[in-house]
Amino acid sequence: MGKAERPHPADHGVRHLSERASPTRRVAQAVDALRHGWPVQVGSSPALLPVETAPNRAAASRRLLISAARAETLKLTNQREAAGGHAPVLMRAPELLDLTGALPIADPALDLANPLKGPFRAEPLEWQDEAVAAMALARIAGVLPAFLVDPRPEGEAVALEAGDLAEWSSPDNLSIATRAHLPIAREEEAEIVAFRSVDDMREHVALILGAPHSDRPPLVRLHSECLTGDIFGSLKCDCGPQLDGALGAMSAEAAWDGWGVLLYLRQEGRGIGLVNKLRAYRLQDEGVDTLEANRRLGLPEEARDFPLAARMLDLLGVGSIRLMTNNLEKVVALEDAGVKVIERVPHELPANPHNVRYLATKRDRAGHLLT
Ligand SMILES: Nc1nc2c(ncn2[C@@H]2O[C@H](COP(=O)(O)OP(=O)(O)OP(=O)(O)O)[C@@H](O)[C@H]2O)c(=O)[nH]1
Ligand SMILES: [Zn+2]
Repeated sequence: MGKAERPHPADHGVRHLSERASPTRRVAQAVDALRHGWPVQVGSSPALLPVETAPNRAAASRRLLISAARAETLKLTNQREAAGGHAPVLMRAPELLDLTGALPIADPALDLANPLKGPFRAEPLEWQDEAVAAMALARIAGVLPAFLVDPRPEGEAVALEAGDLAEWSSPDNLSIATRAHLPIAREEEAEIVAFRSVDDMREHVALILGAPHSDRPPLVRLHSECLTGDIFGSLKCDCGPQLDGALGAMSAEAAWDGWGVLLYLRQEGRGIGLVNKLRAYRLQDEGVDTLEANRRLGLPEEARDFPLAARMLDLLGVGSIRLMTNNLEKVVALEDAGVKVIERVPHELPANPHNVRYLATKRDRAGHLLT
C-alpha cells in the first residue's frame, strides 16, 4: 500500500479493481481464486497459478514455486542456492511444464507412481515475503502449496499484498452471529453459539453445557474439526473419543452446579484442510508419520489459530478457565492471548491399534503430555 509498483509483464492480466478493496477482502478474493484455480499476484511477485486447481491444464511455464521440503525431495542440482529452512523455492525445470506435467512435481503422494524427470535447478527468489504469503494462502485455501510462476496464457490474476494476511487473520474480525438452546445427548441444558468472521467462510461454534457462572471458571475444551474422527469414528486419531469424552466431563460438571464450554474450531487437520489432511493420510499409508507427512506436503505441522479461540472465550465473557488438553501449546497460546488457564485437565483416552503410532508421535515428536 503506497508502495512503488515494479512493472512486470504479468501486470497486463492483474485485476487492479481489487486493489481498492480492503486487505481482508483481497485475501478472501485470493483464497477464492486459488480454490477456483485462478492466478494470484502477491505484491511484486509474478502471477502465480495454483498447480492443483487451475482449470486450463494447458497453461505452462518453466518455473514453479514449491516448498523447501518438496525441493529437498526433488534434489535440485544447486540446492544450496535455494534459501534454506522452510522458505519456498523457485524452481526451474529443463523444459516447459504444463499443469499435468507440474502436478507430479508438486504432489509427493504421486511419487511412487511417477518417476521424476529432472534435472531441476533453484533460481534466486527476489520476492521472498510474497512467496511465503502465497504458500500460506494455498494452505488457507486447502490446496497443494505449489504454483506455476508467470504462466502462459497469463490469465487474470487477483492482486493482494503480503501484509494483507495479518489483517485477515486478526481475531478482532470475529463476532457472535447467533445463539440458541440445543439439548444434546450428553446434556439437555446446553446452548450453541455461532461465530462469524469478516471475509472468512469458516463458522466456528461454541457449546455451553450447564448454567454459566461468572464466579466459577468453566471446564473448557478446544476441539479442532476432524471430519473423519468426529463424524465417521475414524480409528486413526483420538478426536472422536476426545470430543465425546469432553462433552461427558462437562455434563458431569453441570450436574454439580458447574459448567463447560466446548469450542468447535473449523481448523480441520490442524489447519491444513480436509483434502490436504487426506493427502497426509495417503503418505502415512506409505509409512511416514503424521508430522513428516505434513512436512513432505510443504505444509506446517501446526497451522491452527489459537488466538481465535481466546477471542471466542472473550466474546462469551469467559476470562478464566480449566482447560482439557494434553497439548501445552494450547495453554501457552491462550495465556499469551490473555486467557487465564487456572488448571490443565489431562484428556487422554485409550489407544487402539490404528492410532497407537499417531499418539506416540504426538508424545515423542510434538511434546504432548501422553503416557
Ligand atoms: N494434518 C493432520 N491432522 C491430523 C491428523 N490426525 C488428526 N489431525 C487433526 O488434528 C487435530 C486434533 O486436534 P485436537 O485433538 O484438538 O488437539 P491436539 O493438538 O491433539 O491436543 P489435545 O488438546 O491434547 O487433544 C484435528 O484438527 C484433526 O483433524 C493427521 O494425521 N494429520
Ligand atoms: Zn482426528
